[in-house]
Amino acid sequence: MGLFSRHNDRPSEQAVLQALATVQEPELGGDLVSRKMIKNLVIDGDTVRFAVELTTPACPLKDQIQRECEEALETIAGIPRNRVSIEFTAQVRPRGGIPEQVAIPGVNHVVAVSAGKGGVGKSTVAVNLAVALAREGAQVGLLDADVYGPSVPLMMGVRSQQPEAVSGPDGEPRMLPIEAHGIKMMSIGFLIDDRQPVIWRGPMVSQLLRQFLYQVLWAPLDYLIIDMPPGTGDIALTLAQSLQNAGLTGVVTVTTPQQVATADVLKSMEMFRKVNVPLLGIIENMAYFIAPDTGKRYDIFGSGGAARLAGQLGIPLLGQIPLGLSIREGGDHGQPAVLSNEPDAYADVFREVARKLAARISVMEYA
Ligand SMILES: Nc1ncnc2c1ncn2[C@@H]1O[C@H](COP(=O)(O)OP(=O)(O)OP(=O)(O)O)[C@@H](O)[C@H]1O
Repeated sequence: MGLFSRHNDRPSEQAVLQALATVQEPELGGDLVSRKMIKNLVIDGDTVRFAVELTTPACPLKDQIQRECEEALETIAGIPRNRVSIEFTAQVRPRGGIPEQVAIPGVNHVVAVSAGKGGVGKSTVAVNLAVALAREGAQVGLLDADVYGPSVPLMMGVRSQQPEAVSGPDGEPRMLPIEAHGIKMMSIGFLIDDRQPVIWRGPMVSQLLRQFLYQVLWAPLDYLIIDMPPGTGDIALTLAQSLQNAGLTGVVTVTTPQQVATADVLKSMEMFRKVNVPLLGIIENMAYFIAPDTGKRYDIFGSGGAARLAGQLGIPLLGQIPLGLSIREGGDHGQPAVLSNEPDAYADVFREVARKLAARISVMEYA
């Protein structure tokens, strides 16, 4: 049987699907048709329209998939590129694949961002990742659990806001998250006076975290990013354990090149491993500096350490973020660097890291 209907050169649905069945999902394996990723196929005269349903809107391989679909349709089904219209949609599958089993109803993935020590840029990375994922089209929340220095309100430009108490769908009291830059947020900083020193003990923090996880109207979310307190002390451990109970998808560790070889980073990873939290990857922050006048790269704090550590642990290095004035200024002014609409190397790095992280989560759920 020919690939085209007999009476005109209108392609048949079968021909289109045969061609698309030769296109592999680059990361998950299997072809697009048997993975049921082709949706809403319409043959309209000599034009073929369909959607490719991805596993995350932040898929790093959209361009590759588009190119390979167009190539297959052209070479196998004889449909020229200008007659093909592809739309990308996404359906993030909940952790474990079963919506009823996620610990926070309507929240598909909870991802912790941790660091072995303070000051490595953990909050900066958490904020930019959250905003990058939202800009890719994901529904994102950001929970600032860093009791030692809640910096999310400042970095997101919502410092003076107070969350509103409302009645939830079950009539119980709930908190409305604060919204900015397309994401929902909750922070310890919204509830305490940041000029007053607060002495937290593990049980108080885990109770507050439970309230933040279960009594904030987060849903629906694809990703809830948690900015963890740094280190491996009592509070970080208690939080890691209660997050594990809340169905944590995994943890990302932020390190700097100087920190990477220190015991703190390994201890922090070990802590998560002990409570059975998957390590999603390492992000190296302040990895290098590009001189704005000459464009020359300087590895101020050395290089290669994070890649080595990732190799030793068998987890991916999700990215290397340079030192950048706009990153620091963006943090201070509530305008995360990744929001830049201008061509911006710093924003691009954060976008790439966010896509890699989303892909890693997809691979965990779908492969
Ligand atoms: N890549 C970067 N380039 C320039 N400045 C950065 C970068 N990353 C972080 N900073 C700056 O470093 C300072 C510390 O960053 P941040 O608050 O994110 O660290 P942290 O690890 O969350 O610290 P803590 O755990 O103490 O809260 C901030 O002023 C931030 O703007």
